[in-house]
Amino acid sequence: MEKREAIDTWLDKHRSVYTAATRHAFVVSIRDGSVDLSSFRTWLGQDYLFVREFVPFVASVLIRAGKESGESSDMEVVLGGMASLNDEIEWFKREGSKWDVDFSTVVPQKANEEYRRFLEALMSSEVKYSVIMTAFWAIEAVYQESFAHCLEDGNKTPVELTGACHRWGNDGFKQYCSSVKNIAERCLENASDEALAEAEDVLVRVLEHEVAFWEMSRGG
Ligand SMILES: Cc1ncc(CNC=O)c(N)n1
Repeated sequence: MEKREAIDTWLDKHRSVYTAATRHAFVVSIRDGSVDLSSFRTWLGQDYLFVREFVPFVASVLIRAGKESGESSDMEVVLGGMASLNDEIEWFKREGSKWDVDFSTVVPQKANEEYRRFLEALMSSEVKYSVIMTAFWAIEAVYQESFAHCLEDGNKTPVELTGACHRWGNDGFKQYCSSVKNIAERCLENASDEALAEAEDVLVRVLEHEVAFWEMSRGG
């Protein structure tokens, strides 16, 4: 039997938390058009703060990719992700004024703070490259899976929210996520048992942080 890819094996093993992260009630409420605007506005403000903290994390991934991967394409894949974050921050600002969310008054809620501390811990040079790339993929993939779901056949996503869904649900972001997954899988192919255990643990913790992040939006 050919060796199954580590990440897909872990997603099967941790199916319930993966589903909780990628089919959260908040996301399903966008897809079925029942989302209330206060939840969306709360999510928008919190995610703007998250993305601003995500930038230094991606910068650290970029440095590691440049240093550690023989394949120069790793650095280029991560650089592509960094470039899209630049557009993303501009998108958040436009979306914020569209929904009248004043980001300067938004305070990071607990789940956001905890996620930021988790990202900071992953920026340490002690963390193995295979573990970093697994976390990086999981963070991006949860949004890709979640928002692509809101654009799939049968959706009743409100037209004024399709911009947000398309930001992460589009095919280009899907391609980018699979490029990152390929990097992570390549690193995990010959990783030590210790690295595999650390990568699996980090994958689950990303999923748990994503669930907590969606939960925040229901705080209203
Ligand atoms: C909480 C969270 N997780 C993942 C993403 C997607 N990455 C960058 O945009 C995001 N924006 N927010």
